[in-house]
Formats: sequence, structure tokens, C-alpha cells
Amino acid sequence: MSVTNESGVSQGQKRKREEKDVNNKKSPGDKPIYKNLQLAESQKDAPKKSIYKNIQIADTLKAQSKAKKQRLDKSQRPQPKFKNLQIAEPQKTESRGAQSEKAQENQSQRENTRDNRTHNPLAARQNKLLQVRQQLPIWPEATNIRNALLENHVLILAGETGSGKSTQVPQFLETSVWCTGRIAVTQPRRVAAVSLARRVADEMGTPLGKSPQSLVGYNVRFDDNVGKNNRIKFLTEGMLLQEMLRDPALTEYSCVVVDEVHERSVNVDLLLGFLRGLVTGTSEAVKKRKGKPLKVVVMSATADTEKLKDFFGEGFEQVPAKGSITTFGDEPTSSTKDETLVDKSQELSTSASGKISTCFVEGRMYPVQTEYLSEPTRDFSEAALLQIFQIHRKEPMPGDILVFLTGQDVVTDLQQAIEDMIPNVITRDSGLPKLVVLPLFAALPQAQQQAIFAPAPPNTRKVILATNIAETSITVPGVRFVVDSGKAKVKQFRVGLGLDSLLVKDISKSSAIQRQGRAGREAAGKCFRLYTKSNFEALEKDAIPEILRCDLSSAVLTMKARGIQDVMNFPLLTRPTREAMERALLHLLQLDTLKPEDGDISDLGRKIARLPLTPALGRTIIAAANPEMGCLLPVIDIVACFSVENIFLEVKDQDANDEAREARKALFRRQGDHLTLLTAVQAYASERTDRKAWAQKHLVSHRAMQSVMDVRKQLRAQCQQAKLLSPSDLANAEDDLDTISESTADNILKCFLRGFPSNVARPIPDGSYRTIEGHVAVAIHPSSVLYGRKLEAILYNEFVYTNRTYARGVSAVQMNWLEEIYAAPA
Ligand SMILES: Nc1ncnc2c1ncn2[C@@H]1O[C@H](COP(=O)(O)OP(=O)(O)OP(=O)(O)O)[C@@H](O)[C@H]1O
Repeated sequence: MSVTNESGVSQGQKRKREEKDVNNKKSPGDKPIYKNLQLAESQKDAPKKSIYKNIQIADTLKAQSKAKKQRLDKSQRPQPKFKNLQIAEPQKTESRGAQSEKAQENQSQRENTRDNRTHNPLAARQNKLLQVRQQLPIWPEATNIRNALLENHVLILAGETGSGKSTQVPQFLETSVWCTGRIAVTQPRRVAAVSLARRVADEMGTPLGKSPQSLVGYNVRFDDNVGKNNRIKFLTEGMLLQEMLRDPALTEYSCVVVDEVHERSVNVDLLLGFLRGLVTGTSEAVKKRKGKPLKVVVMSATADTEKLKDFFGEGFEQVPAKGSITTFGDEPTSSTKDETLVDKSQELSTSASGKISTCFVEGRMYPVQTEYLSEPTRDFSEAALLQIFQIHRKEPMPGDILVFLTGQDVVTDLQQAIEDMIPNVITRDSGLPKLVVLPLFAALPQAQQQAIFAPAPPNTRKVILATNIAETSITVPGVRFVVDSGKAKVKQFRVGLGLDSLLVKDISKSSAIQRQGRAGREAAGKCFRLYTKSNFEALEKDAIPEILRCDLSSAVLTMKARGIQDVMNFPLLTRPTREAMERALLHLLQLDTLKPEDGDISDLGRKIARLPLTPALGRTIIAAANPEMGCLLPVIDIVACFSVENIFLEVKDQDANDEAREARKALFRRQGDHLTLLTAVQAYASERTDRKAWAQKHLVSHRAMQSVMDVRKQLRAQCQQAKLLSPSDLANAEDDLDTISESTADNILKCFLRGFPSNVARPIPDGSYRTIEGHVAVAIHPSSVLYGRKLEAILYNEFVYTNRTYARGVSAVQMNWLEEIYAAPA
């Protein structure tokens, strides 16, 4: 049966037609800057059969499922064939039959609720989306995926970009008998968590978030939109780790789906470690689950499946042969086995431990052609600019463009360059559609991030300029073309400096495939790589996991706060060096977050772990909340500024008149950048009439300031929750331009010194500065208000590398403050 869309064209026909369109689109007059037009690697190399030798969905199972590939509509929802199946579960508190019946009851209640919603206006959209869902490569695997988790507790699922993992797997599992609690689906980034939640809510025909009818919600930093009746909750990895502070056993959930695991952020590695403990029962916390099983699904298009399988397998092997928690994944006894599953369980080839299933979903929605540069480019921004206009001139509408760049600064500059060129290129005579440019980077306020998902106005092509935050998980409706700079900004720990810094680096093949996968989701597409084919071949297969690249203080504090004493032996997919762990422990001791006598987390450490900040910034906040310092509100303002790259616009000769330069100079403070940031925030906040005009007048980024205000509000709320601020403190915090007294200014800097005691440099006779730890040469960054000044000592927020090592975010401090700080009680 083929599904027909509104225009009466079958999806299959439509897809073929679009593929043909793309292939025929090269006009003879094209002067391509690309050679080797070719099919996407992922397509070309797509194996006809499972590429994983241990694929756990047996061929016969596949055949069965293909035979049943009929397009299920709502009324044909798969009825679980396993209703009498009772897989042995650990520490059961209810009889298996009772639990299963209860689950059935829950399920039928849920079905009834949905049936009652037949007249819900959302139902029409739900039905329309069902047709799209049924075309997804993952759709025929629904039953297999459910069955895999009936048998086992861990499923490792690999499937091509756009095959339907993130949106469909949670919905497949939601009706499983064991799924009496919620399903958590983690994402590396806010933008993906929110957009996926919206899509899945639409697909399930319910409103999103807090409404009592809503089955889907999301929880990201500074935005909790979760309702009581939500069955599926999308959240960032960091938020799930935060939830583990109050509920280490994740009792609210029946299943955690860890999506985009290939990104290998520190948070995902920690999460996998905690989940392994819970799913294998090796973690103490598991007792709190009172026998309720936890299922874990780990997914990605480009993850190392074997490594993940070994990781979980190793955990299962650590479970004592006879003990209270040894029954995970045991074969059901023949008398209680569901007939259908008897065959399947034999055919499901499981890993050595017998508790892990793996699965590969073949195919993607639509093809993506990939083009490379014939020569390497020296300037990817310029190449991107050319490419965008070339696409605009040559490629048909509709067809929005998604461009991957390195950071906020490059995005903003390119946006300006495009907007400057538009009047010359898109003239009335050119007949070209309009262009609208939308930026997307982490520091952008959430509403602006979500703006990329809105359709472009008629006869307008959308160009989204993004950092790698758009690299995974998201579907941006309308995008047919991807432009990939091949670069990304990555955090790198510099041992000599004892600090993380951001460096622009080549991406990995895995990232390139993910970027390419943002096209071909609604129609055939093209990916323009701004590098050569041989450059691509030379890329590393995967990025180095963050845990090997950055300062581990946050990670170690995260472990300690969740009750891990022996952090050295915490299960991690990739183990950092012993020195890196020891360095982090020392740093945490220096910040008073660990008790010196036993290395256990201190009360102060617990408070800091609850704040969505690095331990250093958290320590600064705690110091500022001390009544003797009494400067928490101004410190929050400065910390909020550190959440964006820069609040000050780069001043180029042509775009700054003397008046604006003078206006900006009025914000500068002689003590340095911290106080200057504070003055700017307070002046912006106290502007009641036109903040945009104020920002323009002072050469300050209005967009960055909106984001700062957002973070400031959230940090204030969090400090209130943590009882660091009282409601009266907040009520009195009027946004009037305060004059900061000398002593408050000193206190503010002392608090930052408390959080960053190692980030201090002193001048040497030749006029340059050397860090007090490591004795590394460093210069004050030209963007600093203290640039060129010689001072007793400087405190800096971060290091940047260009042609030399610069300290950025610099203020003047006194050396005796350091002694004073250490003498004060924690
Ligand atoms: N917001 C949306 N608008 C339009 N189509 C969408 C949207 N979200 C998902 N889709 C459709 O659903 C398909 C599956 O999306 P999904 O995010 O589940 O895939 P995925 O396998 O998780 O991809 P990836 O590995 O790239 O994250 C997309 O290819 C697209 O066709």
C-alpha cells in the first residue's frame, strides 16, 4: 500500500521525482567550485545488510516484520503480543502477573484518553503526520525494538540520520508493558530537546508541556515545560544529571533514551556511567527503584556500537552470579513465555552477557548529494558567502540553506556580510527570491533559537548560520541545502595554563556526516563541503571525547555530588588520565568543595553542584552571597555576561562614529573588565524606553544583552531557590543604575579571585605578565579596558590564542587580597 499525500502523489513517486529534480538541476552555465558531485557517503556506503556483525534483530525477525509492514493507523496500534510474558525482574515488589496487568490497564487507559481526543483539533495534524511516520525507515522495526527491550534491558541502536530514531523510538516504547513510568530522552543541546518535544507532541496529537492533556514535555536549562501527565520528557543530558541529585535512582522513569551518544560530551559519559550502575544493579541507588526495571536505549547515527556494547557488557559481568540483582535479562521460563517470543528470543542474538541488544536501522528518508571544493580554501567564511549566493542563484525554491560555522563571532560577521550583499545581488531585475538570514548559536535566547523553525515568508529563502549546535538531532523544516565549513570551536584543556580554552579545529568525519544529515529529511538535498574530498578522507573518524580534552573539575564534582566516592574507578566509556583526575580533585579542594580530611563533598560543594555553573563560577557566587561581601546581585550580572561570547560589538572604523565610541567609553571602569561588564548590564537594565537604541548607541550587542538578561533572571531565581538570595533582596533589586562604591568594587573582585585563584598573573620587568601558576607568558587582550596597562597583578577570566596567549576578561587585583581570601573561613 502506498500512502498518498494531499496532492494525490504517492510518497514514493514524490521522492523519486525530487531525486530526479536534484540530479537534473545542474545548469550548463554553472561554474561549480566543487568537483566530484557524488552521493552522500552514508548512502553510497550503506550496506545492503546489517553492518554490525552482532546485529541483534535476526533476519527472520526482520522478515516477519517486513511481512507485517502494513501501514498501521491509530486503530491498528500494535497490540502487545507479549501480554503474558513475564520476564524475571530483580527485586520485585509486585507479582509479575499483577505488574503486567497493571501495565495493560495503564496502557488501555492511555488508549482511551487518546480515543476521547478524537475531536481534538490536534488530531488532524496527528493523522497527517502519521503518514510521514509510516514512511520512515525505522517504522517497520517498531515491533522488533519493543521486543528487544522486553528481553533485555539495554538496546544500542544505530540508524542513519533522519531514519526516525529520536522521534519514533520513544513513541514505540511508550506503550510497552514495562513502561509504567516516564521515558526520558536526552539530547546534547537545548535547541534539539525543545524542537523534538514539539514534534513528538504533534505526532502524538497532544499539546506540548504542562497542559493536563499533554503527553510530551521538555526540560532544558532555564526552561522547565513538563506536565504531570507527560509520558515522554525530552531533556538535556545536564538536566538529567541535575535530576539525579534529588533522585539518583531515576525512579520517575521506566526508560532513559540517550540520544546522539557519539557527541561524547562529558555529561553523556557521566550519564552512561550512572545508567550502567542502575541497569546492571551495581549501583547502590538501584534499591530505591524497588524492583522496577530501568531500560536504557543508546542511540546515534555514528556511534561506536561495539564500544558501547562492551561498556555495558562489562557492567553486567560485574554483577555477582548469585545475588539480589542477578535476574536481569534471564530467559523467561518456558511455561510463562509468550509463544511469539519463544522463537524471537532464540533468534535475537544478544551480546556475550546476554543482556544487551543492538540494532541497525538502514536507510534514510531522502538522498543527499555531496559536493566538495576542488581546491582547499583559506577563508571558509568567504567560501560560505560565495556558496550561499551560488545556491540562491542556481537552486530551486523551496530550499532553505543551513550553514555550519565555528562560533558566534563568525556567524554575526557573515550575517552582516550577507545582508550587505543582498541589495547588490537581489535587485528587482534579478528575479531572485528574497533572502532572510537567521543566526543560531548557544548564547542566543531560546525564543530566537527556535525562530529558525518558523517557515520563511513567501518567495523568501531562509539562510540559517549556525554553530555546531545545529549539527545533530534537529530537522529544520524547509532546509534542502547544507553548507559545511568543516570547522568547529572545541574546548581544549591546556595543561601548561591549567585552563580550558576554545580552539577552532577540523571536525571529524562523524560530524561531517551529521551535518550532511540535516538535509534530505523532507526532500532530496545537497551538502556543499567547503573542503576537498581528500581533506574529508583525512579527517579523524570521531572527535576526541570531551572528557579527554577538558578540565574535569565539573565532572568530578558531578560524581561526588551523586554519591560516588571512588571517582577514579567510576565506569567511564573512555578513561581520562590519572593526572587529569588528580588535578581536578586538587582544584576542587582549592575551591572548598571537597573536605580535605576524606575528599568527600562538602556542604559548600553540594550547593555549588546545584548551580548550573562551573565550580569556579559557583564558588564566586557563594563567596558573593557571604554577608560580609554582600555583592551577589552585581556578581550575578557579571557571571551572566560570561555566558555570551562578547557583549561589546567589534568596532570597525566605518561603523563607529566618535559619539558612539565616547558613549561606550563612558561604560568603561578603571578597575577592569568585570566592573565594566557590570556597568553595561546595569545601564542596559535601567534603560526603560528603547534598549535596542541604547545598545546601538553604545556599540553593545542588543542580542547578546537580551541573552545576558535572560541568564541573569534565571540565575537570580536559582540563587533564591538555593537560599542565597531572599525574596526581599530581589524585591529591593531595582534596575536603577547603581553607583558601585570602591569597597563593593573591591569585594566583587575578591569574590572572583575566590573562584579563580589560579587565574592571576604578575608583571615581569620586561613589561609582560606571567601567570603565578605555571609561569606562562600572557598579554592583556586588546579588547580589554586594561589593554596596555601595567598593574600590580591581574585576574583574568579566560585565555585565548591567536598569534600569542592573551588573557581576556581582565581586572586589576592586589596580591594581598589572595592572602585575605585564604584566611577567610569557607
Ligand atoms: N520538525 C520536523 N518537521 C518536519 N519533519 C520532521 C520534523 N522532525 C522530524 N521530521 C521528520 O522525521 C524524520 C525523522 O526525524 P528524527 O529526528 O526522528 O530522525 P533521527 O534518526 O533521530 O535523525 P538524526 O540521527 O539526524 O537525529 C526526519 O527525517 C523528517 O522527515
